[in-house]
Amino acid sequence: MVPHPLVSKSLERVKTEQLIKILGLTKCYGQIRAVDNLYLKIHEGEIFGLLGPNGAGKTTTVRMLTMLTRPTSGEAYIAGYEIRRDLAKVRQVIGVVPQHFNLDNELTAWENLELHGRLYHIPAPERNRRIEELLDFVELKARADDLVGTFSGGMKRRLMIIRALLHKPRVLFMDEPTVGLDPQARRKIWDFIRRLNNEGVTVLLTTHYIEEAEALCHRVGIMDKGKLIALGSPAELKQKVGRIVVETFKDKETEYRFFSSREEALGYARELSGNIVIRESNLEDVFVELTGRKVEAD
Ligand SMILES: Nc1ncnc2c1ncn2[C@@H]1O[C@H](COP(=O)(O)OP(=O)(O)OP(=O)(O)O)[C@@H](O)[C@H]1O
Repeated sequence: MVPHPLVSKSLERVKTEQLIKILGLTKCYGQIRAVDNLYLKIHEGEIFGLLGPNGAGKTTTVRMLTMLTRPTSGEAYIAGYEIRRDLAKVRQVIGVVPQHFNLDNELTAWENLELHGRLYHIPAPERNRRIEELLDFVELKARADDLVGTFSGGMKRRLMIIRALLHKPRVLFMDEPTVGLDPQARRKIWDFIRRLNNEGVTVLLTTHYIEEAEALCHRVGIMDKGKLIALGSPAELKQKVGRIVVETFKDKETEYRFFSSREEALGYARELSGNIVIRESNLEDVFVELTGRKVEAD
């Protein structure tokens, strides 16, 4: 089989079962335990989503794994390298797409990528070939020589993604990859994430969009107040609370009842009167059931 240009050589060679191992990772800011004794294993080839409301500890987790902030305690391994000891090795196997825009507006798309390629000491011929390939991958080839300052939000996001892929990382960290984008641009980013995952890149993303976690992620870890409160595929998590929800609106409040089958839900709803909705459950329901609060604030 001809390897796809996005797949790194190391990926072809070995398939590590668990690409990321997080063992008791904790980060304190004064009295705040931003991440509190997190244990988590992420398999090679997964799209894994950390889901939770603002302040849950998702960004801090990614910042620790990408060595932007030091853990207060605990350990984490990426492709067998420890994040506090093997910095250079970890840097080679990870790609990072931060939440906030950090491209240079005064440079062209090509120049932004070239700068990054130089920082990673990618030799010029390979660098040029790869930049071209990646611009093509995210449909930005025609805009290669335009200043990034003229790009839309979605185009900038796409450029940030391929910049992070330039050195062929095995795992891509994306902090809120579609925050602030319109629905169309968001869906386009989802397609690129799926495509690069199909080519073998493992993805760890954070999101507070329920829909994003459900649409994209093979497994989801739900975080709240620094702790992992649920873990599984979206289908497994929904199954746990009950696949079907009956919503009844009474006394100015909506009451939710969960059932494992539509028949059971219908049986229950038949006895009710008034404004009733029967629908499939979603990850928001899982979160509300576990915490009594909502994930999405905006
Ligand atoms: N540099 C910092 N100094 C002090 N407190 C911080 C710092 N970074 C994060 N925190 C606190 O740690 C907690 C977790 O924040 P974090 O940004 O990781 O959450 P999050 O789930 O990523 O939310 P968001 O989507 O808003 O980024 C919050 O209470 C936050 O205020």
